[in-house]
Amino acid sequence: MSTPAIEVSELTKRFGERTVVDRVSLSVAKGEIAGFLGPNGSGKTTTIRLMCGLLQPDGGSGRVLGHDILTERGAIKREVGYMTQKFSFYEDLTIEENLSFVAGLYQMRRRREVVRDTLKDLGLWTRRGQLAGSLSGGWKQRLALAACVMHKPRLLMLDEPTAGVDPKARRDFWDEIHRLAADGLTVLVSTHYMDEAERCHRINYISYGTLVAQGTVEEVVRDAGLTTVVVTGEATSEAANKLRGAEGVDQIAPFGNTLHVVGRDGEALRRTVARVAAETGTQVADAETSLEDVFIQLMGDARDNMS
Ligand SMILES: Nc1ncnc2c1ncn2[C@@H]1O[C@H](COP(=O)(O)OP(=O)(O)OP(=O)(O)O)[C@@H](O)[C@H]1O
Repeated sequence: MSTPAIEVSELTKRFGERTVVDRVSLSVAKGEIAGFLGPNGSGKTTTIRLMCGLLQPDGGSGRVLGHDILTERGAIKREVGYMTQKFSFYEDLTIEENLSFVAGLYQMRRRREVVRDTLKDLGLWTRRGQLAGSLSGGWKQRLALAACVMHKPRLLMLDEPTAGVDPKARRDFWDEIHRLAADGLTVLVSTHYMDEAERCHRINYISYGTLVAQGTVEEVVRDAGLTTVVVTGEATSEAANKLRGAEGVDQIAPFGNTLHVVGRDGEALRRTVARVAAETGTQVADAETSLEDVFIQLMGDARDNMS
């Protein structure tokens, strides 16, 4: 097996008294699209910045693209493309002018050619004369992506690249990510969207600075060990009232006219739901546990640990 693109161990970062990243270990294979998930403020951006060589960790070690994250941060920065949550452009410059400006900043050679190739690769060629300020959210995202792949990085770190972008533009963006990964680029991407998590080869879930789940979507769902049933019928809201807080019931979520009921103790959950169904004249059927169910459970567990 080849060396992983990212291999970090026990990464720790403190801001003042607070430990924001707490002994996070992570491995990402070359060419993999790794998802990075977790609630707001859980430490995703900080972990990404530690791995990009932008922040010095207080503890831990590791290699990114074969370079030591403690002593070779310059080399890492040169070979990584980092798309921040709040990327910015000159709104009164065109797409092409913005990319030329970035190429200039990095003192790239053969600047005109590089910009032209990037415009073509990222599907921006026909819009190259358009002012960046007049682009829709999806095209702005694409321009940001173009700016961070122009120097041909071997690893892309994308921090919530599609926040606030419509579903079609998100899908196009992800098609682009898969195309880049198929060409050998490794991608680490943070997101709050479940459909995007499902498009990653593997996911890593971080909560309050600690990595709490890792693996393929199937592995993460299986490892969570949750049981899920669906309640249908006329009286689902009455059933929901009776189920809330009852033995074995950890989550209840209405989906249209049905209720999604999830619990860790499968036997207790089924017993409770069967009783409530009999009382309310509703029907119960087994259902697949979704990634969203697992994440809601993990968030709840983390809150319990904090209190
Ligand atoms: N430079 C800093 N100084 C002090 N605290 C910071 C600093 N940067 C981040 N934090 C805090 O560290 C915690 C983790 O922040 P981080 O941005 O890494 O989380 P995140 O998972 O990326 O969140 P989100 O999903 O909202 O982007 C937050 O509570 C944040 O306020």
